[in-house]
Amino acid sequence: MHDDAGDVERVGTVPAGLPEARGGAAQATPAPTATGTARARYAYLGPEGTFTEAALLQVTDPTESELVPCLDVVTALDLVRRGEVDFAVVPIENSVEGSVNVTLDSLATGSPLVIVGEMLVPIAFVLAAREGMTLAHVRRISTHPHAWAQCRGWVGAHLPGAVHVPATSTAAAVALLAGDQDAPGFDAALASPLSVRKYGLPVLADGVADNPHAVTRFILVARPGYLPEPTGADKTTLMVHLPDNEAGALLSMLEQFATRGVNLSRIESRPIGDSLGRYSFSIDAEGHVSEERVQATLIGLHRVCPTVRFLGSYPRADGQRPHLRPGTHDADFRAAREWVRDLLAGGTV
Ligand SMILES: O=C(O)C(=O)C[C@]1(C(=O)O)C=C[C@@H](O)C=C1
Repeated sequence: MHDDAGDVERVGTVPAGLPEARGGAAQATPAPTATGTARARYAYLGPEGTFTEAALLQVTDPTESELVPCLDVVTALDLVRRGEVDFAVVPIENSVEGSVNVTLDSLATGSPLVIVGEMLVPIAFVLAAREGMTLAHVRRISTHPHAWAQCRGWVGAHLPGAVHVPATSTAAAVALLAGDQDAPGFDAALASPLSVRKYGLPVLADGVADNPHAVTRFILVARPGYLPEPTGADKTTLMVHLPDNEAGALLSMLEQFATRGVNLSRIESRPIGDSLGRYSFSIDAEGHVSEERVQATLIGLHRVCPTVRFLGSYPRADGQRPHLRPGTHDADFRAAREWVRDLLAGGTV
C-alpha cells in the first residue's frame, strides 16, 4: 500500500522567461522569454480594469512585460498553448460562488498546461452608470456572471426586479457603458472601484456585496517544463478520472491522499461530458511534488486511477504550511525505504 517514491527526480532549472517563485507569489524574470520576445508576455481576462488584471499586477511590473487582454479564459489559455504568450492569468475559484468551471475544464483537457503561481484578490464592487442616471432608474445591470452571483442579495434588497445582462467581464460591462454606443442594452454595471475610475463613470452605490470578505483566487499558467521551487507552503493541483462502475473507486482514490497524510484544500467533480454519470475530479492538495508524501500519493493515484493529470506544484498565496502528522515527513519515508533496502540486502530488523 505504501509506495516507495525514492527514485523520482525533480524537473531541473527554470527556463528563461518563466517566473521564479518568491514569497508565496510568482515573480517575473527578465528577457529572453519563451516566446522569443524581449519582454515576458502575459495573457489575461480583459479588458483593462478586471479583477484578473489586478491579480496579474501582483506578479509583474507592466513596464517590464507585455499584457495581452483577452475576451475570455479559453482564449488566454490557448495563447499559452500556442506559444504566443509566456503566461496566462485566469480566475479559478471565488470564496462565495465557488469554482470557475471554464478554467477547470480548460486545464483538464487539451494540450497540457501547468500552474506556476497563485494570487488572491479581495473582491469589492461598485454600481456605476452614465451621468444623470439615478438608482431609481436602474432596471438592467451588466456584469460577469460570477460577480452577479456575489451581489444577488444586494440587488434583491436595493433594486428589486432588476435583471442581469451577462458580460464577458466586469470591466467589459463598464467599458461598454462608458463607450459611444447610444443604447448598450443595460443601465448600470457592477465592477471594481478601480475599473469604474479608469473608465470615468459616476458611482451610484459602493460597498456592493453579499459577503464583504469575498476573495477570488487566480492562477498563473505556463507550458509544462518548469517546476517552481518548493517553499514548504505549496499546493499541487491534479485532475483525476476514476475507473468506471467500480464500487469504492472514489474512496480508494481519496485513500491515496489520506494514508500519506496529504490534506486537500479543494476537491470537486466536473462532468467529463461524453455520457451521463462520468465525472473527473479537480483537486488541490497541500504539498509539492518534490516532497516524499506527495510523490507517494501520485504513485498510488497512478496505480488506481485510469487518468491522472499533473497540473503543477506552486507556492500558496497565503503562505500557510501544512500540519504534518507523525510518519509523513520526508525523513520518515526515507527511513522506511532504507529499512526495506536493508531487508533486501539480507538484514532482519
Ligand atoms: O470580470 C472580472 O473582473 C474578472 O476578473 C472575472 C471574475 C471571475 O471570473 O470570477 C473575477 C473576480 C470576481 O469574482 C468577478 C469576476
